[in-house]
Amino acid sequence: MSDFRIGNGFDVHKLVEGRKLIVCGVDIPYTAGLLGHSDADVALHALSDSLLGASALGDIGKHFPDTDPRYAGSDSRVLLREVASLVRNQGYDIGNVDVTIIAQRPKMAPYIPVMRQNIASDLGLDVQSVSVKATTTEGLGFTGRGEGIAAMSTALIYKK
Ligand SMILES: Nc1ccn([C@@H]2O[C@H](COP(=O)(O)O)[C@@H](O)[C@H]2O)c(=O)n1
Ligand SMILES: C[C@@]1(CO)OP(=O)(O)OP(=O)(O)OC[C@H]1O
Repeated sequence: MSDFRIGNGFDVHKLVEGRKLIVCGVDIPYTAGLLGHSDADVALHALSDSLLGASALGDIGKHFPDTDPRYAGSDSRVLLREVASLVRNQGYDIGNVDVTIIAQRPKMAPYIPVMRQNIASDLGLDVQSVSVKATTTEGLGFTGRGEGIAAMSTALIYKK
């Protein structure tokens, strides 16, 4: 019997003019980008937190504090790879991950294949084990008004 564990992650970043919009490592052309200490890749932050949650290792704010200048402007794919190492150092393998991006605009669908490839590469997974989805909130709430983007993630890890 394997030791299976699951974790969830959630993150929100504000959309502002003059910043790049980076989601799952993809630089998406848009009129605004996400604000943060790092590249503000909201989806990779939710994913990282789900992996850390599954292994009860805290969250990315604990491992990469936003008060630490070393992480200013950091590439969230680098942080995700560090998170994967932390999980594997606890003796776990990563099973599958499922990420949902909550954004009224822009349309994420054209970028989803590359997003899945990026995550699969960073986590050392087959792309079939990586799901990325997007949804609007039908114009409702802060995401619906285009004030920010949210993301949530579930991750499964296991010990053989
Ligand atoms: N930012 C987004 C939001 C949604 N999509 C895709 O559009 C479909 C319809 O979205 P609803 O919120 O109306 O269900 C959804 O299934 C997504 O595939 C998107 O690409 N980018
Ligand atoms: C990623 C980190 C890195 O300093 O900074 P932010 O871009 O501010 O992102 P957040 O989701 O607030 O998580 C905290 C930090 O770990």
